[in-house]
Amino acid sequence: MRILLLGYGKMGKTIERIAIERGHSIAGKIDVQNRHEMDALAAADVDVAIEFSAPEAAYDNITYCLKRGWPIVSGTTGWLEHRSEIENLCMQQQGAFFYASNYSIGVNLFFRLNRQLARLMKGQAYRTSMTEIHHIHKLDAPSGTAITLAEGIAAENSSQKGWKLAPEEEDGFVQIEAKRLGEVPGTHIVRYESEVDTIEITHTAHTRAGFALGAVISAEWLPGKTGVFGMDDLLEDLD
Ligand SMILES: NC(=O)C1=CN([C@@H]2O[C@H](COP(=O)(O)OP(=O)(O)OC[C@H]3O[C@@H](n4cnc5c(N)ncnc54)[C@H](O)[C@@H]3O)[C@@H](O)[C@H]2O)C=CC1
Ligand SMILES: O=C(O)C1=N[C@H](C(=O)O)C[C@H](O)C1
Repeated sequence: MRILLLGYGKMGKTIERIAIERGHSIAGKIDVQNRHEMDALAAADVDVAIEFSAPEAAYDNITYCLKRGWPIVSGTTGWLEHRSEIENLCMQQQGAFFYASNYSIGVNLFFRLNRQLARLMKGQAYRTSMTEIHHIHKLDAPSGTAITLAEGIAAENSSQKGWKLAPEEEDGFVQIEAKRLGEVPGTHIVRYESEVDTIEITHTAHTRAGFALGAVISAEWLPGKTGVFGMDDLLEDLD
């Protein structure tokens, strides 16, 4: 496949390496300074776009691809207040849009574990909180992954209404502490605390390769489909 990379930073470069290892070619590497190069590409030059850019750039990038008729896989976090607009545009254009706050297969198994644990903890007298740890360059907080984890807990337990970013705290909301340390690729801890004990589950990414591989597999899966998709759709197909 010919893959257009939108955002050529840490993730764009890791995705490029893995895509080439899997036999794909790169149709273009677009970043802030060469966005005009996208206009020179013919629709048929691109089989799929993979977008890992910045919170303020994702909406325009995804919109551009949908209007060009290019299936698009996006992993950028921190822009989801515009998600329903993008989903509507995708339907209008009869396009293909794939989004995940985290493309790592391990994290997606962790999402399932998180929901199972939330079911078990329903009705128990524990305080629920989370810590996410990322590198100091990260622009958004809390992480998209932490938000997905909090949404998973709320979906399983109606006494949890959402999340608050620490130091804000409110009963019925999962408090998320966001730490920024060195070059940490991404660590997420979900915690239940009572007077007598603590239960924690942790996912630790050792490198970005897991995120990048998941994004490339999603890009291999998406072309030829119409609609809005996520990791559950992909994993169901792979199961
Ligand atoms: N869903 C997932 O599995 C993962 C998501 N991410 C998210 O992906 C995004 C990118 O992460 P990194 O690559 O680590 O960041 P990065 O800062 O290393 O790279 C982002 C690149 O996008 C470029 N960019 C900014 N505005 C742009 C625009 N308008 N058009 C094209 N390029 C533009 C920047 O110049 C930069 O080179 C972040 O939002 C991060 O949270 C990161 C890792 C995994
Ligand atoms: O910015 C990052 O690096 C990461 N961002 C994603 C998020 O916000 O959840 C995924 C991963 O944790 C790395």
